[in-house]
Amino acid sequence: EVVDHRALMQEALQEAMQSPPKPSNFCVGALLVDLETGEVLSRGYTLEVEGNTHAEQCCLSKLAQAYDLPEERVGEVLPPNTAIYTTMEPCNMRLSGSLPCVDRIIRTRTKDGAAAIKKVYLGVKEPEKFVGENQGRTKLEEHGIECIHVPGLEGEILKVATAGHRK
Ligand SMILES: Nc1nc(=O)c(N)c(NC[C@H](O)[C@H](O)[C@H](O)COP(=O)(O)O)[nH]1
Ligand SMILES: [Zn+2]
Repeated sequence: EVVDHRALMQEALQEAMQSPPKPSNFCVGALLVDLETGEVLSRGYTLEVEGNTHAEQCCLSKLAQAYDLPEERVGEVLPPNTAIYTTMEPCNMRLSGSLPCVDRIIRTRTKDGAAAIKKVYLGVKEPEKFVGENQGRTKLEEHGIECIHVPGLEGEILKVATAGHRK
């Protein structure tokens, strides 16, 4: 296989480490990857883009910005076999009420209307600290988007994710 999932998840963790720790969210890192070539198309971490932004959201909006497109049209510039690697599974509900990343991923479509992001590689499930159990993976699978757990980095990912939380 062209891509090394563990190495890419490690790169996503490197992104998460750049996120400013806060008690009200998790520090997460994400990458958009062309699975045909292994090329990293975009990277992001929680709060990187101004506002109360999530890592996955930053990946999408930064790439859209590079093409002068709104985030919801970024699928038009994604290769057909794109994956998102995120250290924590995409949110399905946000206490702030902002659009969850599961919905952002699902709405990302190519020009012919197909899902642009075919796979979601995740490092850990979302801890039930802010919202109940995250049912996002079911919703993604219902939309034909495969969710795959990349094992091995759980400890480090959670340590970084909760850096801003009271011990
Ligand atoms: N996958 C993921 N990527 C992120 O970048 C991030 N911060 C979270 N965090 C999930 C958590 O459920 C929400 O951070 C809280 O529900 C608070 O919601 P806001 O973030 O303020 O909208 N999850
Ligand atoms: Zn999110």
